[in-house]
Amino acid sequence: FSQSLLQTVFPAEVRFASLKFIHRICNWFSAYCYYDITEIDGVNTNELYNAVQLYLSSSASITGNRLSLTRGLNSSTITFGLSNNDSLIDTFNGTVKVLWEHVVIPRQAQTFSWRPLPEEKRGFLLRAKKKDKAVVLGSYLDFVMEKANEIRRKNQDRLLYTNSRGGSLDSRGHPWESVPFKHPSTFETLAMDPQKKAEIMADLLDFANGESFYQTTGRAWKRGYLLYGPPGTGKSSMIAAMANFLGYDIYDLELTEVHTNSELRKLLMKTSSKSIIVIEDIDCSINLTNRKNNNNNNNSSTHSFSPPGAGSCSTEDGGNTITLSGLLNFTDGLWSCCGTERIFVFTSNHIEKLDPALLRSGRMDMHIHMSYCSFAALKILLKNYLGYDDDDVERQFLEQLEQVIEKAEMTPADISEVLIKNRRNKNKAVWELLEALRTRAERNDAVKSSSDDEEQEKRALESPKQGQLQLHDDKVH
Ligand SMILES: Nc1ncnc2c1ncn2[C@@H]1O[C@H](COP(=O)(O)OP(=O)(O)OP(=O)(O)O)[C@@H](O)[C@H]1O
Ligand SMILES: [Mg+2]
Repeated sequence: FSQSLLQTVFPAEVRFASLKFIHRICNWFSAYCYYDITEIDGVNTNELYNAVQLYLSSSASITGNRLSLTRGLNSSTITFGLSNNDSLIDTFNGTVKVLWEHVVIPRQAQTFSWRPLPEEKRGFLLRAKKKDKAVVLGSYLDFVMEKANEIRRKNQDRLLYTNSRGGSLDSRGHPWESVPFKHPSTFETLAMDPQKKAEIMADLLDFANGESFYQTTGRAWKRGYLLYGPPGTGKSSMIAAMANFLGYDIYDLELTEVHTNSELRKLLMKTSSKSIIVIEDIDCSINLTNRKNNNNNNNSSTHSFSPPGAGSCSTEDGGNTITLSGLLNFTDGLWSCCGTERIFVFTSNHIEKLDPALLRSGRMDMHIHMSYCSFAALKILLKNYLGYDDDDVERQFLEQLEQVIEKAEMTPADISEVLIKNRRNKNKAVWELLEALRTRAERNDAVKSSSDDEEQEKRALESPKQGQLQLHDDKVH
């Protein structure tokens, strides 16, 4: 009865307005402000939600009684998180206290969407004191993001990204596809001159720890390496070792899949910091030698943007309008600094085919020649494959190996083959390796001497003519 009386005395509009008013007054007097961080923001996944989840999983802030444990697909560790509708208090800078609550509400009817939405609506509710509002929205949330990235890097295996889909984007608008990167190559297993190896490792460390250096010198925080040498000398293995050493992700850029300079720029913009951007076999990927010609039609090419994945723009070089200047802009133009802490690695089998513009100092900071297996590198391979240290191989064997290794010009890949084949019989492995090295050295000697002979013959053929000319000249004089 009282309810019906209330309804007749106060119509719905009045009741609604008064409720709103009371709510506003309560808000006015409340010392707190609240922020919702929902899992899905429109159609996109909210990065902040994932970051908060990871941040709350860091052991320092775990004080709640009830926690949920998860283990990601690519992750090798277990992470803790807040259970549904539980909350915990976090303190920032010693004074700012905030309360995090994980709110889970069942989703009612499945509304139409491009991709299936989860059955629950999840989100974090952040409660902070009004006086701390500025700190919470500014430095605290930045701190949360940074911490989450750190945890992600530590927990997750490295990722290897490729642009094999061409210019097309995935459901999140990313042009890169990723897979877990589990290459076992490290600097320890890499067979090369130890001194050169130490130099490269020191250079990488200087780079990774050089934030303030790059800041004070006004340089973009990036570095370029050019790895060149014959096939099978460990260029790709070196890139994997670099990624494992620094804990960086790898972006393997397939240049033949990129159609225009602007597509290249988009790809670059979507790379994260702390990553290695790799272009393998740069001399084969695109015709990069005629920079002038390319420069002339550069403008038209950047504007004639082909639809992603279509590859239909027909120019002389088979649908690719990407140019050397586009590539150079990619590596060291203004666009290259849209992220920080990035390493560019180009590999090539033929350094002589590359445009000097690509090689000039400052562009590729370090040129690393990966060459045939040296004696020092051989010792590393013997250790890797047979578990042999210096003293384990007989001295005379070592001396014989040392004599032929330079002449044999065998790549570490060739030597690895011999060692893998015989790894169950170590003595045989060393014997066979010595045999293989000797035959290769002899063959190289033979080839060399025959080419010497050819040259002599050529000279001999040319010399009588010269002699005649000389005679003739003499006569004239
Ligand atoms: N320096 C090295 N140290 C250890 N292993 C090596 C080395 N070089 C080659 N290998 C072995 O040989 C195989 C091929 O090497 P890798 O793919 O790194 O050669 P690459 O120089 O990248 O060749 P390509 O020019 O054909 O791409 C690797 O699986 C690796 O095991
Ligand atoms: Mg390679």
